[in-house]
Amino acid sequence: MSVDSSSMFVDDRITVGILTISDRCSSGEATDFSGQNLAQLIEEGIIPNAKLAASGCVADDQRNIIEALEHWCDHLRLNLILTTGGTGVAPRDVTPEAVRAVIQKEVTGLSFLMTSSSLKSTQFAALSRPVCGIRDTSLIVTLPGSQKGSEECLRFVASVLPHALDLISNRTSKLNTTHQALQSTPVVKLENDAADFGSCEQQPLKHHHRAHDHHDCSASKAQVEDICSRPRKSPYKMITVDQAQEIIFKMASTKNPVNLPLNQAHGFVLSEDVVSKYPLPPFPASVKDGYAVIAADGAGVRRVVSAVAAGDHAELGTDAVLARGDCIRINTGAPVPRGADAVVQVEDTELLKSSEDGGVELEVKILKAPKEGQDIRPLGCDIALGELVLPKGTYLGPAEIGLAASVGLANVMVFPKPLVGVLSTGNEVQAADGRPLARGCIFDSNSPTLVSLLRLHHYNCITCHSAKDTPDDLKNSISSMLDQDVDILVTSGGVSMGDKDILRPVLQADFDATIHFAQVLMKPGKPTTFASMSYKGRRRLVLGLPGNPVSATVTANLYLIPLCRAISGRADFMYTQLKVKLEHSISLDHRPEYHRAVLSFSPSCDLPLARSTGSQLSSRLLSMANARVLLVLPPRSPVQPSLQAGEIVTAILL
Ligand SMILES: Nc1nc2c(c(=O)[nH]1)N[C@H]1C(S)=C(S)[C@@H](COP(=O)(O)OP(=O)(O)OC[C@H]3O[C@@H](n4cnc5c(N)ncnc54)[C@H](O)[C@@H]3O)O[C@H]1N2
Ligand code: MOO
Ligand SMILES: [Mg+2]
Repeated sequence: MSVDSSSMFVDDRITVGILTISDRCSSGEATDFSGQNLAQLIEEGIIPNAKLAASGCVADDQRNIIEALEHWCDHLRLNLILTTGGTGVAPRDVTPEAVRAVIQKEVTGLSFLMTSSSLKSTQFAALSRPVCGIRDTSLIVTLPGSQKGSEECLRFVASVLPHALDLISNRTSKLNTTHQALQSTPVVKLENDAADFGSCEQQPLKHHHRAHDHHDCSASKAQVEDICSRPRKSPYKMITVDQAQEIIFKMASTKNPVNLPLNQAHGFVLSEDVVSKYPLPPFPASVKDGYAVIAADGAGVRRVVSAVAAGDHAELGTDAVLARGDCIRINTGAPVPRGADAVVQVEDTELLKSSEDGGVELEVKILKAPKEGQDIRPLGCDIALGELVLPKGTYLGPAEIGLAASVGLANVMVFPKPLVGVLSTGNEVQAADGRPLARGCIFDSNSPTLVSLLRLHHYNCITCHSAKDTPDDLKNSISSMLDQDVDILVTSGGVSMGDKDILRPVLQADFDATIHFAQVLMKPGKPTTFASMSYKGRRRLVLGLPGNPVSATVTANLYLIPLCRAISGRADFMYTQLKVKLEHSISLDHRPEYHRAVLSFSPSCDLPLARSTGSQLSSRLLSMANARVLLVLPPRSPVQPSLQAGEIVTAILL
C-alpha cells in the first residue's frame, strides 16, 4: 500500500486519505481510476479546506482493510478516510464488515444520504452497502467501487462533511461559524456541483415573508445588509441544463388568441389549424406555355382553334371544348380546356401555317407524341380542398404567410407574444450613450445584446436604465418593469455569491417570488436564476442571467428565446441542433461547456467543421462575435480531459 504522508498536519486543513479496495487494482491487473478521480476531486476542492494526505490500495481482504484503516486512524490520525470498492454483495465484497470492525460509532445518516440519493438515478444502488462511522477523530466513509458511483456518492455527502468533521474533532470556533451559516441558509443544500441528476424535483425556494409591494423601503434590505451571516455556499441545488429547461418550459403558458390581419401576422404563431377552403390549383392548370392537346392524337399536325391565357374563364368566352385533331394555344397557369388531356410545350412544336398578317397561328406540328396528363397540374394537386395546411403552433414566417394567403385567408388567429423587460443591474454599469466612461464603470453590453437578440427573434421588449446594487433601487426598477406589464423580466448580473448579488433576496422579500432554481451545471451560466411571482394579478416570470456578458448571451439563447417561443405558442420552441466535426482539439472544462465556434464547409468533409472562437472567458464577448454555434461539450474527466480534432460533437445553432 502506498501512502503519501508528506504534508500531513502542517496546517489547519482537513486531511483526507483515499483507500481503494480492489483485488484487481492491488494486483496491478486493473488501473485504479476511481481512486485517482477521488484524489483529483479532493485536490479540486470538492470538500472545502480539505487536502489529500494519503492514498493507497489494498485487496478485498478483511484483515488487510482493517490494518490499513487502523493505521490511518491511529497513526496518521487522518480526519477523513474515503474508501472506494468492496461495498457490493459479491462474495469478495467485505469493506462494510471491515469498517464495522474498526469504527466505534456508526453514522447511518451519511450512508442513508448516499443510498437515497443514488436510488434516484439507479435501482442498482440498492445493492451497495455503505457504512460510515467514527474511530476516535477519524471519519470513515465507504464509497462504491465504480468511478461514476464513487464520485456521485462523494458529491452527495461533500457539503455536510466539513461540519461533521468539525463536530468529531470538537473544533468549536469553526462550529459557531458553520451553525451561523446554516441558520441563515433557507434550505440546507446537500448536493454539490454535479448533484443528483436523476431527479428534477427540487422544491422551489420560497421566502417566508409576505410581499411588501407598497412599502417605501425594501423588505429585503435588512436581509441583504446582513453580510456576515449570508450563506457562504449557495443554498440552491445544482441542476442540469435539461432540468433547468424542463422547469422553465413547464411555466410557459400561452395567452388568449387574437385575430390579426395576415399582413401583420409575421412572427406570430397560429392558435388554430388552417384548413384549405379552396383547392390549389382551383382548376386543372397548364404547367407550360404551349398547346393543349388530346394525347391520343399522337404526334403530327393540329389545327390551332383558339387560345387560353391565365385568368381566362368561361364567362370571358374562352371555355372552349377541344375536338380530335385540334389544339388550343395555352399559357402557364391557364385553365386546361375541357377535352384536352395533355399540354405540349412550344419548344416541341413547329409552326406550319399562320394568318396572312402573321398575327394568328393556324396550324402547328406536334413533334413528339404527348403522354396523357403531361404538363397539367390536376385540380387541388398542390393543396386539396379541406387539407390541413398549417397546424396550430406553426410559426408564421414568409412561406407560412404565403400559404395562408394561398388558401384565401385575410386574417389569422394567433397567440399574443410575450412582452419582455430587459434590466441590467450593477453599480458599475453605464449605458453607452456617448458620454465618457466614468471611473470604476464599464459600459453596459448586456441590455443592448439582449434587446437585439429579442428583436432578431421578433419579440417585443422594453428596457430602462440599469439598476444599482441596492435593495431599494433594484426593487424600484423591477417594479417599474412589471408595472409596464412585462410577462418575462430578464435581468443580468447580481445572481452569484457576492454581497452585492441581491437579485434573489429582493425577488423573494419584496415580490414574494418563488425561486425555482439558481445554480445550473454549465459553463458559462452557472448562477442562472429562474423565479416566478404573481404581480398585479398575473403570473410573471423572471430570468436572472449572470452578469458576465458571454454568460448572459449564452443563457439567453438557451433559456430566454425558447421560453419566448413557448409562450408565443410555438410547438417547435427549442433551438436547432446539428452534428459538427472539430477542426482542432479542445480541452474540456469541469462543467459541461457551451463553447462558441464558427462553422466552415469543406467539400472533402462529410460534416461542417467547427473552429473555436478562442479564449472562452465568460467576460470575453469577443468569443461570441461571429459565432454560429455553441458546441455542447461534456465535462472533463480523468479518462477524457480533452476532445481531439476530427471528433464529432453536437452543436446548437445560434
Ligand atoms: N464566490 C463566487 N463567485 C462567483 C461565482 C461563484 O460560484 N462563487 N460564480 C462566478 C460566475 S460563474 C459568474 S457567471 C459570475 C456571475 O456574476 P453575477 O451574475 O453576480 O454578476 P455581477 O457580479 O453583477 O457581474 C459579473 C461580471 O459581469 C460584469 N457585468 C455585469 N453586468 C454587465 C453588463 N450589463 N454589461 C457588461 N458587463 C456586465 C460585471 O462588471 C462583472 O465583471 O459570478 C462569478 N463569481
Ligand atoms: O458560469 Mo459563469 O457563467 O462562468 O461565467
Ligand atoms: Mg456577482
